[in-house]
Amino acid sequence: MTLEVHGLGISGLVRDVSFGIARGERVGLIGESGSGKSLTALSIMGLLPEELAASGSVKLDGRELLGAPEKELSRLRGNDLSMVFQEPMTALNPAMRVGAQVAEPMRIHRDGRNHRAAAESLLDSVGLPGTFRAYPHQLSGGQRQRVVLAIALANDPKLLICDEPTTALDVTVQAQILELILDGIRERESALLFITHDLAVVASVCERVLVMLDGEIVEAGTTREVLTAPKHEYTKKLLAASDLEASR
Ligand SMILES: Nc1ncnc2c1ncn2[C@@H]1O[C@H](COP(=O)(O)OP(=O)(O)OP(=O)(O)O)[C@@H](O)[C@H]1O
Repeated sequence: MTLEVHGLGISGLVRDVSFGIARGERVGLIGESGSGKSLTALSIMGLLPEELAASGSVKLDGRELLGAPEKELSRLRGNDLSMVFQEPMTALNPAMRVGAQVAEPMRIHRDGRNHRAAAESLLDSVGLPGTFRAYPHQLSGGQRQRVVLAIALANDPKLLICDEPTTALDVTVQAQILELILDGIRERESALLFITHDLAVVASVCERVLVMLDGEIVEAGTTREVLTAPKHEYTKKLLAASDLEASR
């Protein structure tokens, strides 16, 4: 297992959450707004707001992350662990050229590489050739999210977490970003934790899915099982309210 979460609790807001993600596996986390999806992700990254406390266990390749010193966590973030958030502009530095931002995680975590060439080839791989010297404001929302993805993939993470990565984007570019995420993790055999409220996206991206309600996981299974034969009442309601149901 790349990621093992056991009995995770977060200040009463998340309770007894357990799941694992194997190398190269794609797992979706769904549930309504406020159910605790983002807090679960942030606790894995060691980025919970200071007023919240996590208990239980979160292991990456056997190494305990909960309660690990900040120095150790900052060595993992942008390296073994990376995250793509909903809003690309807030994840980017507006005053820094795109190429330098893509090169940064490599400069911080890896030495002895031609970081500029590596950043240029990463930008190529997300469909943004020739943008090394651009600033974020010169790019569209979809292009910015491609930059964010290039940064997240720069050091070949063991685990990539995506929290609603396409929600802020035009429908036409959403599919392209999803494809790039899938290509990126396939090439690297990264594990993926994919948070979304969009069941159609889960169906196209994830092999397994976890359903969260009021801070707990109420259902888990293969995407096919959960989306075609949901057991929990809440999952049934989610499905009934989705386009997926309408299109069946
Ligand atoms: N810093 C905080 N202090 C207290 N409560 C918080 C804090 N951050 C989040 N919460 C609460 O924790 C609960 C879970 O929040 P979380 O952001 O994880 O939900 P979510 O499932 O990701 O929702 P969304 O889809 O809207 O992002 C919510 O009720 C939220 O109000």
